[in-house]
This record gives sequence, C-alpha cells and structure tokens, in this order.
Amino acid sequence: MEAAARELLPPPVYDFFAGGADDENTLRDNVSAFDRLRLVPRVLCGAGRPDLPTPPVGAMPVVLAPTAFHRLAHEDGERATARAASAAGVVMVVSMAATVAVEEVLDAHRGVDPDAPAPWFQLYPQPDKAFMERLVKRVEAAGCGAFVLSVDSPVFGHRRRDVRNGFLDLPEGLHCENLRDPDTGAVRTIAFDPRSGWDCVRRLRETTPLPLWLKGIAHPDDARLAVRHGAAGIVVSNHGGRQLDGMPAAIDLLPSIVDAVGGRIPVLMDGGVRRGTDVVKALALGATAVGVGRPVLWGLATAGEAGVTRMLDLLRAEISRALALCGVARPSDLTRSVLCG
Ligand SMILES: Cc1cc2nc3c(=O)[nH]c(=O)nc-3n(C[C@H](O)[C@H](O)[C@H](O)COP(=O)(O)O)c2cc1C
Ligand SMILES: CC(C)CC(=O)C(=O)O
Repeated sequence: MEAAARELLPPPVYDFFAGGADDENTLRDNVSAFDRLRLVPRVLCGAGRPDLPTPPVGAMPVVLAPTAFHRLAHEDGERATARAASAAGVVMVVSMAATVAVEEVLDAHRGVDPDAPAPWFQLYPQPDKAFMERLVKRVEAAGCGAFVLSVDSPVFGHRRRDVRNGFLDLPEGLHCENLRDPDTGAVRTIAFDPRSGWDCVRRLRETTPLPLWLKGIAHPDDARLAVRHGAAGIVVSNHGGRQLDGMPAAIDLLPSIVDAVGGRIPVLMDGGVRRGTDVVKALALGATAVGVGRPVLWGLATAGEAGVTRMLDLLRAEISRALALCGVARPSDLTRSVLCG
C-alpha cells in the first residue's frame, strides 16, 4: 500500500508522511527491530479460531494512531478514516492537527455505526491554558471517548526531507480545523511548548472526567510518573522516528516500561507496526494493543475510506492467522514465551 500511495502522492507529501527526524535511524529501526524478533509457536494447543476483541480499545488489538493532515492524503480526510474505523470497530485517535473539525469527524463516525467505540482525541500541551480548556470542552461535546496527550514534542523534530522540499505549511484551503476560533474564524497554529511539565497532566485531569492517556513515553521512570499522575494508560512511542533521532526502536523500549508499570494501567505501543506478526510480538512483550500511523495514510491515499478498510482487513486477517499459528486463542493470552531467546 505504501508503494501504491507513493505513486499517487505529490513527492513532498509522501516525504512528509514517510519521513523521520535527522538521519532517520530511529525511523528505520522501528521497522527492522520487529524483524529481529522471532516467534516460536506452540503446537497442538487446541486453541480454536482466535477471538480478537481487546478491551479497552475495540474489536482488535489495534488503534489508529493520531496523524496530522489527512486531507493531504485524500479529499475526505479524517471523515474517511473515521468511517473505516467505525466499520471496523477500532479506536481512531483524532489528531489535534486534523484537517476536518472534530464535530464532523464524529458525525462521520456515528453515521456508520453509532455503537462503535468512540474516537479519542490527541492534544499537544498548549501554553494558552484557556484555549486548551475550550478545546477540551469542545471535544467532549463532540463525543470523543478519551484524550491522548502527546508528551514527546517539547519542540518540533527536525525533518530534513521537509526542509529540503520546503514543506512548511499546509497548502491553500487546508487548515487545522480544531484550532479555528468559532467567533472570528481565525485558525491559530499549534504551539510546541518546551515549558510544559507534569502540571499540564494535573490540570487536564481536573478539566475533564474522560480518561487521559499519555503518548510518547520512552523511559520507565516516566512510565511510573504517568501512573502516579493518574494516566488511564500510556503509549510507548518515539513518534514514528519523527522527533528525537537516535532513540531505540519503539518495540525495544516496550519491555522495561511494561515491567515498570507492572500491570497497573494498560500499555500501548506504536512505531513500525506493519504486519500481524508485529502485533503479536508487541503483545507478547506486554502491550495491550498497538497503534498504526503511516499504514492509515497509505490506505487513505490509495482509496480513501476503502483503503483504510482494506488496510484494517489485512491486519485483522494477519493477526488472526498469526495467533492461530502460535496456538493462542486471544490477544491477551500471548506471553514472552512465544518469542525466541
Ligand atoms: C505524517 C504523520 C503525522 C503525525 N502526526 C501526529 C500528530 O498530529 N500527533 C501525534 O501525537 N502523533 C503524530 N504522529 C505520530 C503517530 O501518532 C505515531 O506515533 C507514529 O506514526 C507511529 O509510527 P508508524 O507510522 O511507524 O506506525 C504522526 C506521524 C506521522 C507519520
Ligand atoms: C505537523 C504536526 C502537527 C504533526 C506531525 O508531523 C507529527 O506530529 O509528526
């Protein structure tokens, strides 16, 4: 799907989606680290056909990671993604930098299956606390089910492809609709705030009763702090290799964080998940579910809603087959013993 999307997208847009920070070492490692892990199946387990539902996320152990600017990939943008997520019964995490307003994304989602798990909403900490509060209330009113605070972006990563391509702003007509002022119609820019600290988490927890996840946790000490600050869960992530180049692959960060959390809250991971066997490996290392970022964009670019649906169908079939081949009945039954060494 990536190859097909690359044919269709303007090269600077493809590069924005595909690229990572600096030398892209972490970007490449996210994928290759999965290939270094090997699975050792058990036989004659009599596990039957696997059952994929995965609380607290949805119909399978996969969520759509928040990614910016879906209308760069397809005219319908986040509406198309929401329809595919709704039909598949998986959680879509709507980016703060979505190019369709959260209300319209939720309408599209409800239009397919009103009983599907509600989308979650991703936030970057903003120095303007009054604006954050207004946005939180707006997102609650739209019907999102949780917030995901991305804590890995005190400043914006340095993406050399974008610099080379002069890809700095959204093209004419596309805007971050969740940052539009309802009174004036003006759209503000997303701030990356190096002064934000744990008080931001405290404040958000006081602002909303919805579950608050923290995304971009890499250090076990931060995972413990997240638990202490009442996070509903965490997402182990290096932001798809787009922030600090030189970080370990996301899958390699996972085990020590799972150990630090000790089962107190669910741990998701994202970065480099491309196959059902990658999902099985992450779950074996203790993740409750995984996020996929770029695969959603490749699906969108190739065929809009149908492309995202196709990507999710492929993943679902691969996860189901990999679980069956490992002799496991459900995602939560996976343990480290299925991994070699
Ligand atoms: C084009 C693009 C845009 C992204 N935008 C956001 C964003 O707006 N907010 C956020 O928290 N993460 C964002 N991410 C990071 C993803 O949520 C996720 O961590 C990453 O894509 C996972 O890696 P993968 O693409 O290898 O699956 C973005 C990633 C990409 C590739
Ligand atoms: C432009 C940003 C808001 C999104 C992005 O590229 C990222 O988070 O990696």
